[in-house]
Amino acid sequence: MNDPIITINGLNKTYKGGFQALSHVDLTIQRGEIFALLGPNGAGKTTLISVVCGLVTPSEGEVLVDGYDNVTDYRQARERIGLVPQELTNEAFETVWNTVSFSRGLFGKAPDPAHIESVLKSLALWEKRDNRLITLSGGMKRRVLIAKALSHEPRILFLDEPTAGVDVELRREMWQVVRELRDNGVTIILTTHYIEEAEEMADRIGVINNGEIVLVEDKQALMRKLGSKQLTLYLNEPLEALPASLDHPELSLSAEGYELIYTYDGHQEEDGHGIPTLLTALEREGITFKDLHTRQSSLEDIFVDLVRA
Ligand SMILES: Nc1ncnc2c1ncn2[C@@H]1O[C@H](COP(=O)(O)OP(=O)(O)OP(=O)(O)O)[C@@H](O)[C@H]1O
Repeated sequence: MNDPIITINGLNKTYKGGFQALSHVDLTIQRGEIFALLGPNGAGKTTLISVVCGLVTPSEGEVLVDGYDNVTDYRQARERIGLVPQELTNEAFETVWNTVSFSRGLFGKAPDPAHIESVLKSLALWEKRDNRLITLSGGMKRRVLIAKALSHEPRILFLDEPTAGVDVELRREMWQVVRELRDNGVTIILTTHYIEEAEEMADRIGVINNGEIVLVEDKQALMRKLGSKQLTLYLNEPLEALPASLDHPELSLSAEGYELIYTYDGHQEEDGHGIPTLLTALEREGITFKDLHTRQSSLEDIFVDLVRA
């Protein structure tokens, strides 16, 4: 897949006062993907989104949105983007319908009640169209933010921390909404510091730390490449030490010799050190076990390793 919808080249951002929030950011977002930008607090996620959306001026670099430079062709670039901010702004007494219709008007688009209707229906807000925002639940308010961002028919949707501080049920509901949008052809870029969210949602994951993109990778490939697995064998008889034939850095003993732990990442098989080899060696040594357990390292382990580095 190589059909970029956003191309970011050499972006630097130094805020007044000298703080460098973005450093040499190069990033390409592919049409139709869900891209999760993962990073700890203060890493530069919101700054990066704000630069792409034209809300913050970069110190250096360029951003192309569907081929349009977001400075020299600002309007063309901006109208392709919907931005869902973290917080609802103060239109508490306005109705859902008016709020969403007004947002469309801000982009200079002619009114299109049929489009607003379809957006509200797709977000399960149609029944609430005449309600004032103040009367809505937290989940509905979040969906109104998405409806506003979709009111002008953007092809790209930025979601800044879409589920920060919401409960598990609502988080799942939001994920479903986002998936449906992607299925309808909208490219999604979301920022999060919830690893689970990136793991659950993303096609690709970018990790940002101290204003630098430290990794961009297909999620599955990332899990395969950096993830490791652990096999624990619960032995019938404890071992004081590993026999010479099993003395290998990937093998260790714990629980006073009752557990044999094998850490592997898929490369061992090629080197002739895989699980079948291990089991044959155990049999040869007369070591028996009563149970086993495997565990795969999660994106969380990978992420913690990356931002600690
Ligand atoms: N207007 C500003 N002036 C000066 N510094 C700023 C400004 N906006 C943000 N920063 C700093 O830039 C850094 C990155 O902030 P940013 O909001 O982009 O991070 P973030 O990754 O979105 O964090 P969070 O997850 O907490 O929202 C932070 O150290 C922040 O204090």
